[in-house]
Amino acid sequence: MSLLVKICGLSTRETLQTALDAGADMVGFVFFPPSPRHVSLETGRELGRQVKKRALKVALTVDADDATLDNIMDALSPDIFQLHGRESVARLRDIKQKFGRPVMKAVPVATSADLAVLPGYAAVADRILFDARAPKDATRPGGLGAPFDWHLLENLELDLPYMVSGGLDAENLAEAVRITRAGGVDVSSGVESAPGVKDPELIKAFIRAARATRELSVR
Ligand SMILES: O=C(O)c1ccccc1N[C@@H]1O[C@H](COP(=O)(O)O)[C@@H](O)[C@H]1O
Repeated sequence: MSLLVKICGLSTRETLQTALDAGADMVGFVFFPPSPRHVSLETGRELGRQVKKRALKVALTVDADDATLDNIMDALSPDIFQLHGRESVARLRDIKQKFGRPVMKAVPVATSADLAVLPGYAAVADRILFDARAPKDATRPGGLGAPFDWHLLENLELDLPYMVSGGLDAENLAEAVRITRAGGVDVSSGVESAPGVKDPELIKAFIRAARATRELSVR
């Protein structure tokens, strides 16, 4: 199976087009005002139209309320919600029921104790995204360009698709996939020249490197 590639935090037509043309499977739009990648509903609507079913549209939210999700549904009509806050299992169930979209729950990882939440989330989520746990004083819970210890997932047994993120780039993604056996990779900072500024060449290099992991695993 080919590795799923998600390019997150796209906010311009040009870089979205680069990600689509380079073959991204998922394109992520951040609806979280403190983030340097935040997009307004109008921008989300415009970028969403540009996707034209060439990739799955992912709406990244952080502890968003129903009204916010309603607005995102109307503007972007996402294929999947990425829930990157402290959403409970009950809230996941509620969102799936109210909005009729699959959910990918981000699980912050710093130690093995962080994996204790998995059975609860796995019963409801459609996909898990393992991301580095942000420091307590961080202004956002992700998108910080920091990796976690991938060996924490080495013996993971999860009957659910999962992706890995946090500080990935074209150089280290193969190692992250080899250790975690993740079915997908998600990147934001690693394809940027500055926070929130996507670099087309880095996007292409990341997707090229992700496609090459398939060849590695066949050997
Ligand atoms: O990108 C953001 O600004 C962001 C804000 C709030 C929550 C998550 C965010 N991004 C996600 O974080 C991970 C790791 O990103 P990075 O590659 O280390 O920068 C990724 O899943 C992004 O989707």
